Amino acid sequence: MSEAIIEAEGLAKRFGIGGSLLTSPQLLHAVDGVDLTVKRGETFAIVGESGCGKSTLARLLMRLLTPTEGRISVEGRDISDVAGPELRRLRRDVQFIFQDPFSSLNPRLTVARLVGEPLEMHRPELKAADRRAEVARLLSQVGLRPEHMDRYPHEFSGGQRQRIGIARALASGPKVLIGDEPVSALDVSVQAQVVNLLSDLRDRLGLTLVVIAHDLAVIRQMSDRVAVMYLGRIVETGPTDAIFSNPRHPYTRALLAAIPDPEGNGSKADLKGETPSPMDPPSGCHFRTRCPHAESRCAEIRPRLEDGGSGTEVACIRWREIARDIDAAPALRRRSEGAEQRFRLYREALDRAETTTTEHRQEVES
Ligand SMILES: Nc1ncnc2c1ncn2[C@@H]1O[C@H](COP(=O)(O)OP(=O)(O)OP(=O)(O)O)[C@@H](O)[C@H]1O
Repeated sequence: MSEAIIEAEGLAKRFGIGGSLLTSPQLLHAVDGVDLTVKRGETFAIVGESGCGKSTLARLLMRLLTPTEGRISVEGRDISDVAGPELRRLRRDVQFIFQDPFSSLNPRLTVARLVGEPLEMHRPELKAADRRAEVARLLSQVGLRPEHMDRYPHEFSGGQRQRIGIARALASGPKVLIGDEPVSALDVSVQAQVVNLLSDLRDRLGLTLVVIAHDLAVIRQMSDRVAVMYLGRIVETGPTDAIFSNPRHPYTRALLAAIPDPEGNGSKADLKGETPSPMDPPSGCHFRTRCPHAESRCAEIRPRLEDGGSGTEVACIRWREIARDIDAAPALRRRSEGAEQRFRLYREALDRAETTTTEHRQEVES
């Protein structure tokens, strides 16, 4: 097993909402006791519906937010409350790729400035000419033409802008890249190129990737391991293949079952009602109010991650009984056919785009 690069234990973030001189604020439990390990060199994905706490977790991992409780370490260094030079070192080692390549780049700066800025901060010893040369190298590393460095962001397409964002993130020589929905603002064909670029950079530069996405096809394609989040907690985690081929947690099963096939057929039957408010999460298992398998003890016991087989961990006190029921009723299993088709089509789109990326790089490097 490869070495851990990021570890989190009992991580929680609560936001105070409202409140006045006379009343205390209500607490919103955005991340609620998360344990996770990201291994060096892997692509680790965090998936879940909108509002489940993915972005908050990512921001905690790179200490853009301070945890309310718990511990985070990067390469064995506790970063839970670092500040000053230690925080600057963390910023160099762990970089962020933003979702929206249209709003995350300052439109008034040239690409040379945008990519040069982090170089100035993290490598102040570089002279201006060397900095330009380094910007050129970073641009070709992400498949952009170095001679375009004096252009402005609006002169580039969405995919190219995302590449500029990636070059900017690479400027400090990071060990970890965290992407918050790094491709969701792009068209599928462009998405595929950026997915391939990130995987390629990971292999060539020995990076570790943490990717947040709500699209399971992106996760299926990109990641080695995945953590499924629901209402601030990880409900299931493990190797991507194992989780997608044999999900244990009722929520993971429901997410997969809900993916429509190309004719638009998907099943929401496993997901009752709406997600409860993170200001008033259910007792015991957070998922129990929407779970078709819940029983009264689910309200009393907080499920902890336990061995779910095939290297996976699952937080559901009933998962063994549920798996047995599903084995006895294969029709339940067939519901994720839509997911299988969707993943296959996405894979084909990526295969087509791979050639484009390789050709593009050769063109840039020649
Ligand atoms: N700064 C904040 N102050 C108050 N509440 C916040 C803050 N940031 C996030 N939240 C709340 O925390 C919960 C988790 O939000 P978060 O953005 O982490 O979820 P997410 O899974 O990334 O969702 P999305 O995919 O929509 O971005 C949400 O209820 C959100 O409204």
